[in-house]
Amino acid sequence: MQLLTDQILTHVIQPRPANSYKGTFGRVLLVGGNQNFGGAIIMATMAAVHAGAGLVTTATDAVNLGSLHAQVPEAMFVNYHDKVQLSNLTSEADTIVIGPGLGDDFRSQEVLATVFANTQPDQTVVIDGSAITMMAHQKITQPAGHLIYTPHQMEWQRLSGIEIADQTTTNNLAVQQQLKATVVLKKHHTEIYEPTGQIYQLPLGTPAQATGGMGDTLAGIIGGFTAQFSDHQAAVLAAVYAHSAIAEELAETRYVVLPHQITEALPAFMQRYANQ
Ligand SMILES: NC(=O)C1=CN([C@@H]2O[C@H](COP(=O)(O)OP(=O)(O)OC[C@H]3O[C@@H](n4cnc5c(N)ncnc54)[C@H](O)[C@@H]3O)[C@@H](O)[C@H]2O)[C@@H](O)CC1
Ligand SMILES: Nc1ncnc2c1ncn2[C@@H]1O[C@H](COP(=O)(O)OP(=O)(O)O)[C@@H](O)[C@H]1O
Ligand SMILES: [Mg+2]
Repeated sequence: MQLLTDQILTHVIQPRPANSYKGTFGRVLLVGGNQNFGGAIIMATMAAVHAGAGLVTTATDAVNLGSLHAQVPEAMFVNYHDKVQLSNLTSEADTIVIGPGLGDDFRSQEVLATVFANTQPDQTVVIDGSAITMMAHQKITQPAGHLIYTPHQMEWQRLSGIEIADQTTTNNLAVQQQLKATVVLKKHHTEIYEPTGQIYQLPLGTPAQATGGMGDTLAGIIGGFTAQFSDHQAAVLAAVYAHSAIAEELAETRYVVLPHQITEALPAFMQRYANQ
């Protein structure tokens, strides 16, 4: 197991080429936010935009449209119950983030099925929150694409069948290797399992982060980083590192760090590493 350092940030985050436009920095589609959990997909969307994704579209329940645009007008919107539009947008994205606040009722299952039927082998698919829970409970087959699962320990228990107390690196690696996917196992000192079998550990993170929406925000940052930085595996590591490094900085003067505060600090944080 290798400990992550801030070298991952200097490796991944580069100055932007002058000759560029929004298309240079990737298209992210975020899918989630039912009638109760709209905040989750809005936080993930804000994070993807602030992480620097060139074009961001959010597929969510129509009830979330007003709040989404009030919080993050940079993002485009689609009603995720419109199967044709959802299918088209899925196949056009560079990175798809699915799960924050999606819920797990039959309508959420339909949305998941539409997205999973349309992902492409060259896309990055970040599978978070409710999407992991539905895959585990409904025994849904994995979609095409480079898959990145971002479970917390209970979600990993549901998906892997490994009880939280038994989630050792050996046990986790055995299941993750069968999935042929990256697994970001979120906890205090998050572990990242790569398809090559390499395991990384984040030596950062603070209990000030233990608040709803913190993982939704990480999913959005991973979406933004993988869409714009060409080394996708390193981009995942850099996103995980940046999320908690910013949280630690904010926690020096704050008892609790809110997800949107990390998101707001992200562009200035990235700029510090871009020229190193
Ligand atoms: N503002 C919002 O709209 C929010 C929506 N959320 C969404 O709500 C849905 C359900 O996710 P939840 O994670 O809340 O519920 P889950 O039921 O998936 O997981 C929570 C359960 O797991 C247990 N658990 C054990 N270890 C844990 C760990 N390390 N971290 C977290 N829980 C652990 C908890 O005790 C609890 O019983 C997701 O789609 C999520 O994205 C949450 O992110 C909270 C904020
Ligand atoms: N005590 C802690 N120490 C370090 N990181 C934490 C701690 N509590 C929560 N986190 C981080 O916060 C995030 C929580 O993710 P998750 O449970 O999916 O939240 P949500 O679904 O509410 O957005 C993870 O990145 C996790 O590592
Ligand atoms: Mg979560």
